[in-house]
Amino acid sequence: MRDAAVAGDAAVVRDDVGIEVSGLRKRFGATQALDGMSFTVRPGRVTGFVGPNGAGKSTTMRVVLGLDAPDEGRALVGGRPYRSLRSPLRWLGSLLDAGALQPSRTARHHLLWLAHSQGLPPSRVDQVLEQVGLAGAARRRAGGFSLGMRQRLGIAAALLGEPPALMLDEPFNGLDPEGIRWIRRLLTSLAAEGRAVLVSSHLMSELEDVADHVVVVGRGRVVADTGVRELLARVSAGRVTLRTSEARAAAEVLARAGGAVRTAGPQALEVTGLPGEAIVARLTEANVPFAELATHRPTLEEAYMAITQDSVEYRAGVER
Ligand SMILES: Nc1ncnc2c1ncn2[C@@H]1O[C@H](COP(=O)(O)OP(=O)(O)OP(=O)(O)O)[C@@H](O)[C@H]1O
Repeated sequence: MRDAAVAGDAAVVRDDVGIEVSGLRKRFGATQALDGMSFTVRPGRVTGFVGPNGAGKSTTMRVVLGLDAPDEGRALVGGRPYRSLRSPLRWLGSLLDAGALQPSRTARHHLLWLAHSQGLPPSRVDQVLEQVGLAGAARRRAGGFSLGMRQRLGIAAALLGEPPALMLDEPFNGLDPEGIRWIRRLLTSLAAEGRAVLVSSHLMSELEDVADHVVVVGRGRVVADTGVRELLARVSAGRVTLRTSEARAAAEVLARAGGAVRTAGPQALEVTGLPGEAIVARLTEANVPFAELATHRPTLEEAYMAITQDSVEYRAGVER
């Protein structure tokens, strides 16, 4: 019955299909690639899957797709193992290795072949080619495509079955700045339609302005699983920079008011622990001249550094 619901021709995306990974363990020889990996990708938001090279992101995705068998644990799509789904592309669209293409096939034929194998109508092929901006290159051989075009073709394949869940491994790779903006907009709109979207990256900065939630991994396990807004709020220490010709006097006033002050240039100070309004009020009261007061908004990258720093300390703590 659930397959029938997905296969229906209504444009409505079903919004109850997530991806659930629980207690995955996987060893390759001496390498413990997954060491208790557990998280859930919920519908209606973009979940970033972030961690350094070798952290276990691709292996997790391969396990979700049934390409690698875990030693322990399980992975479910819409409550079922991917391999048990009748038309898997209608459930979960994925981009794993954009290079894995038959080079002599045209982009259109590649997608037609996929559509046919999944019982999808050929009309979907032209729709997705249009959607990813490859309509003009549809009849060119994929072997001659740039990496960016291959990424787009891989994303077209992922979108073919209008799946309620999507899983993309490093989709920003090889894309130019316009391509990166394009994919951010696409991912945001897919999540806004109610789809569950998992996107991996080894660079937190790539997920800025697109991820609603992040699962940070290291050494085969989850280090943090948190909303982006909560994460930024947690690391937002309220850093303010200002210029003043009387840096020494300003530093004294602000330190007395409870701020942590450090010199950030010949006539520049950086203050943490005091809101901008309090800095203005204290310096004005004390008649200390200042200019160019700037409140610093933390980036996702800084948040990531803070989390991974904590996890390094945590590991150091438990290993002793
Ligand atoms: N087929 C395999 N045989 C042996 N080791 C493997 C295999 N697949 C993965 N590994 C190892 O498992 C660990 C996790 O790799 P994985 O590719 O999942 O990490 P990742 O987070 O996706 O990193 P990357 O961004 O480099 O792809 C690495 O140490 C990797 O070398």
